[in-house]
Amino acid sequence: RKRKNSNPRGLPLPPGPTPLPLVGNLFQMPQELPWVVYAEWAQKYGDITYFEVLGQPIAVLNNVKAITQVLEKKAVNTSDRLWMPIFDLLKLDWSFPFMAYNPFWKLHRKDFHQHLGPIQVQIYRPIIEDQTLRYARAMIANPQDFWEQARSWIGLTVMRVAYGIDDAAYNENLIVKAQAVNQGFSEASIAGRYLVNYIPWLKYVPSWFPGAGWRRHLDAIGKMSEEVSVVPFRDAKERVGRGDLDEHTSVVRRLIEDLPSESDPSYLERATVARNVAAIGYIAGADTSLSGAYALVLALAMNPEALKKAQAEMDAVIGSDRLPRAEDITRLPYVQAVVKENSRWHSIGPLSLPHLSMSEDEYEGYHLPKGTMFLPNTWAVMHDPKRFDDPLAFKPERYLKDGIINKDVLDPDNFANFGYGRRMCPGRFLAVEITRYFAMCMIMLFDITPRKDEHGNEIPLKLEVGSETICIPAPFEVDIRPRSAKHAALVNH
Ligand code: HEM
Repeated sequence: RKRKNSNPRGLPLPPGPTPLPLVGNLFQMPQELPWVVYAEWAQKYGDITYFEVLGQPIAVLNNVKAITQVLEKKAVNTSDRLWMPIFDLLKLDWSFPFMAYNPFWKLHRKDFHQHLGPIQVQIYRPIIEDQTLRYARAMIANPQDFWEQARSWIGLTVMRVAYGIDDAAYNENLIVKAQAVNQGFSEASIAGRYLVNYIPWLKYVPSWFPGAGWRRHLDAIGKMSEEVSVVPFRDAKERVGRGDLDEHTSVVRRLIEDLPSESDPSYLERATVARNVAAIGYIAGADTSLSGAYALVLALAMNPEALKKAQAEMDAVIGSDRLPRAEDITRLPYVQAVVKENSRWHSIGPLSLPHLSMSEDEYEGYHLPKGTMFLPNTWAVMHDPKRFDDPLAFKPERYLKDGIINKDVLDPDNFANFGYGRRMCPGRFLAVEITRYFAMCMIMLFDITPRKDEHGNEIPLKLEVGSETICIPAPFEVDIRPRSAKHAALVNH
């Protein structure tokens, strides 16, 4: 293998194949906001920071160059995923974000793209608009419920897009289970939380075994995981069989209509893929979109000037006699800039989702062992002071030049927010539709301000997040009021 002898980091390296300098082990890993710590380490280690945790090689990709070289140019090798033993118990085999990079995974991407590609997602605009306006109505009636109502808004939106059912009770039942599965996955990924990830044979411990309470807990989640994938698909097939038409089309309906006849040898595989594709919307799309929506409300409350400018643009382009429509966004550059800046300011997945390599590789002469887990530091890229002046500040103007979107500024929708290479989020077109419409409605219809205490002083607001894979801003309090009686009437019409 060709290796360079140069050592750009100036660190002492052993002779022969050049391993990356080892930074630490499990006990030296940062627990709090690791992406911020990795960004500091990057000053010392350069493009890649390498460490091993219990024998698992991990490489943090610190900048645009390393991410592009490793996850995009070498995507044939670096598009696999790590399957943790606990996923067997959580019955996540249907969930394609965790699937190995193989032909079965490819079938999922193909179906996904066919039904949720950039043109196809426009079919779902009526559902997105309807659910967002229901949310706006709930905000007018009970503005203090904005936090909880937002959770229902996104849950019901993705469930209706996926399954076409406008039955809140039916959808809520599935949403609660899907949330439990998401929670189970989040806990399962915490290093050291479950021994079974390190001693895989523990998964054979029967649930009745003394001390196996953890196993019963995981089995219960595993049962819900099966249910959220199997039940709505089975129900949808029955509805289609009966000729029962949904009010709007749905992803599942179109997937079922595309299936070959049951006697076709490919039927079973195609139906399994269709089932998995329909079911993933909630698991992959709800918390991610919700995180972005919360951050937007917070950013607007913290930046009254930005909100005012965005409202002025909407008043000029749309007026106040009608509600916004999805296609209006193309004529609203400032609102677009607000949405982009929100995705940059708040990284929903600061370390994205890890990719895994399938064979050994190299980066600028450094050895990357087979099975290396790659963590792209999306947060660091989007908060790099060399690229973004005052990176912690919320400044939509950075995305504008001469009144239009400046294409020279790194766009979080193309590089960052939705991941990289062959694993890049296939739900991004739907996510962008949902996020933009939400932003247009919130900006046009509401004033959003910090809450005041009993002395009339504004309670300071701050963006705070934990260390989860999907970062949801910590709860905050704001006042959300319709901008005028006319705006309120538009929503309640
Ligand atoms: C703002 C909302 C969203 C964000 C920020 C987001 C972000 C991401 C990221 C970072 C990845 C990992 C990419 C990688 O490994 O390089 C991903 C994967 C994925 N996302 Fe999204 N996502 C969002 C919404 C959605 C929605 C609405 C859906 C479904 C309708 C969805 C479906 C998926 C799927 C299926 C994968 C796995 C792809 C694969 O492994 O091949 N996402 N998403």
